Amino acid sequence: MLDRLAARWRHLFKLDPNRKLSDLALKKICESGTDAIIVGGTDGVTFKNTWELLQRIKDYPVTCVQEISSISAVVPGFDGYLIPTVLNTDNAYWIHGAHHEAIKKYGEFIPWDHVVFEGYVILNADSKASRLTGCKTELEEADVTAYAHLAEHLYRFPVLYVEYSGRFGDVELVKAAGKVLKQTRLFYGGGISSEEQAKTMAEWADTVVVGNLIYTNVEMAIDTVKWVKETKMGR
Ligand SMILES: CC(C)=CCC/C(C)=C/CC/C(C)=C/CC/C(C)=C/CC/C(C)=C/CC/C(C)=C/CC/C(C)=C/COP(=O)(O)OP(=O)(O)O
Ligand SMILES: O=P(O)(O)OC[C@@H](O)CO
Ligand SMILES: [Mg+2]
Repeated sequence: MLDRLAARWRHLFKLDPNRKLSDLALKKICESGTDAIIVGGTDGVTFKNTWELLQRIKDYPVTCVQEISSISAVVPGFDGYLIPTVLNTDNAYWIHGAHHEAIKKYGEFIPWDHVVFEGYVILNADSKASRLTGCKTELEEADVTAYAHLAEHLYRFPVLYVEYSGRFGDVELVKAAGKVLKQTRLFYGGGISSEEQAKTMAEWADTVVVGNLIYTNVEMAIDTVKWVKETKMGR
């Protein structure tokens, strides 16, 4: 069951199939001691570039999951599948419309034991994911904690993902979301590019996701694994 595995994840790397990464950098990422690698992104993700990246990662024993953002880029062979659903949008397509379409298409082929749903709250208005899905990003602490309750009690999602893709987020909002969650795990992702930032978010989020830094400073990206893992949770 993927949700049991995900319950132990502390650090994740997110690799974008639409970006170039050398074999050496990929080796370092796969052998870094991260708990798993997510393959996904918002734009330019295709069956071909996702499949090719999976083949390269498969040379290593690290767990590798696909975060599905496009119905046409679902690739068999991953250890599991993360399915985002956006909570802070009014556009039903990104809440469950795309999901309905995908379930109609893949039906009995869906390996449900290897699927984990993630309730996303996207807070960087400039990110591609926010622009695509029409997110309402001007949120107060009470809005974010209400979404956290929705994720846990209405939807019973195993994961709430506070997403700042591309920029470092507001720790007070992350802390507030974490404090109300009991069963649902809190993922944080966005803009981590220093030891202090990694440790700050690792104190309040169960799982910290590092993406862009892989492409700008792979050595520092590797260091985030130890920075996150040596940080004690503050809640
Ligand atoms: C055959 C086989 C193996 C079948 C299994 C397939 C399977 C598991 C099907 C399950 C059915 C299902 C429910 C599928 C979901 C379909 C789907 C397309 C859902 C919509 C997902 C969604 C809300 C996408 C919107 C964008 C988003 C939230 C993406 C998440 C990733 C993300 C935020 C990336 C980084 O952001 P970005 O802004 O792109 O950052 P960069 O600028 O750095 O790129
Ligand atoms: O790329 P960055 O900004 O590190 O964000 C990581 C991840 O949350 C993106 O979906
Ligand atoms: Mg992208």
